[in-house]
Amino acid sequence: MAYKTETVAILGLGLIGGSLARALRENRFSQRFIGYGRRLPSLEQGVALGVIDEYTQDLGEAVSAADIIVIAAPTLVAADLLDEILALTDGHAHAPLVTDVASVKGNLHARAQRDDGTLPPNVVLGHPIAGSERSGVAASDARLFVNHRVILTPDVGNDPAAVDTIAAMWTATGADVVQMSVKDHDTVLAATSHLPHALAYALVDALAQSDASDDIFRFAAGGFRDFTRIASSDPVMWRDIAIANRDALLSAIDTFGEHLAILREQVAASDADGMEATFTRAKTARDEFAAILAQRQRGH
Ligand SMILES: NC(=O)c1ccc[n+]([C@@H]2O[C@H](COP(=O)([O-])OP(=O)(O)OC[C@H]3O[C@@H](n4cnc5c(N)ncnc54)[C@H](O)[C@@H]3O)[C@@H](O)[C@H]2O)c1
Ligand SMILES: O=C(O)C(=O)C[C@]1(C(=O)O)C=C[C@@H](O)C=C1
Repeated sequence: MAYKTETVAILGLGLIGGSLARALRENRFSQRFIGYGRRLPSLEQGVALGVIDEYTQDLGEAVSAADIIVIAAPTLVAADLLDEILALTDGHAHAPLVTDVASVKGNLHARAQRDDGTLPPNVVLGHPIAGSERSGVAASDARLFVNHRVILTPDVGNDPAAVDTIAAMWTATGADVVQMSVKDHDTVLAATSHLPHALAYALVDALAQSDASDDIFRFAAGGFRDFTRIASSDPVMWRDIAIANRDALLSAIDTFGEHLAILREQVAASDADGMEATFTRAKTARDEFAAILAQRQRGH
């Protein structure tokens, strides 16, 4: 089978960039993978693991060698890299396609926008809704995106052929590609991903700082483990997400705070009916979500 594209450059070779390179290699989407990054050991490890074929620490070199550039660094760094790429490629007739995997789209969209409000034809922003609390190229996995959603946020100015190619790239990994506006993406992800991470970090931090923290961690079991797994995620990644999606995250935290205040009142008043109603509504919604998730994992 012919390759769809020749060379993909991954800028920031960690869990997501490494997993994408592995998946695209396995599925013969591209045949050559170049890593670009700050940390030499990650790049060397990427070559040793067969995730990338070569690496460079010269951004211009990575950009000029690639058909597709995937920015896979933490969210705020990703925006700076996008600026640098645009400066290198602006006005080029054969500029490579540029995409990203960052968890927030608004800040990257703002950086990519031209004075007339349009996006450059070749810059198609995206976000795979798959990952884990682990980071680094050693944790990368070719099957990470199988049966997971990838959200693309194409906008006015984008070349439809570029959008199709980036969609085909993700489809090759086994993902299910959907499109959304940047605003909707950032609002939805604030609620479904950024808020849960903020809560998990806040809960573990609060308990770790309490006087009884030794006992708390000694006797905590499955419930605590399930609720807090994501507090083991990379602090820099989540710092960047909280800064980049500040307003939507604040709004999600406030809405949650209102619901927590109601539950607090129900607990304080031993309001059995109120608590049962809250917990029943939540259980019904969570059970429905679990069923949808199971269906998606079976590839439906
Ligand atoms: N981890 C997840 O679950 C997940 C899921 C979807 C999207 N994302 C997004 O994907 C991106 C990467 O996350 P990850 O989990 O792969 O993180 P990671 O820490 O595993 O990888 C990030 C890589 O970027 C590199 N990097 C940092 N600063 C850099 C710079 N200035 N220039 C070049 N490279 C630099 C790091 O050295 C590292 O190799 C983030 O934007 C994150 O928000 C993460
Ligand atoms: O499964 C996890 O550990 C994740 O945190 C993955 C997760 C999520 O919140 O679902 C985290 C950040 C991303 O931008 C997308 C996916």
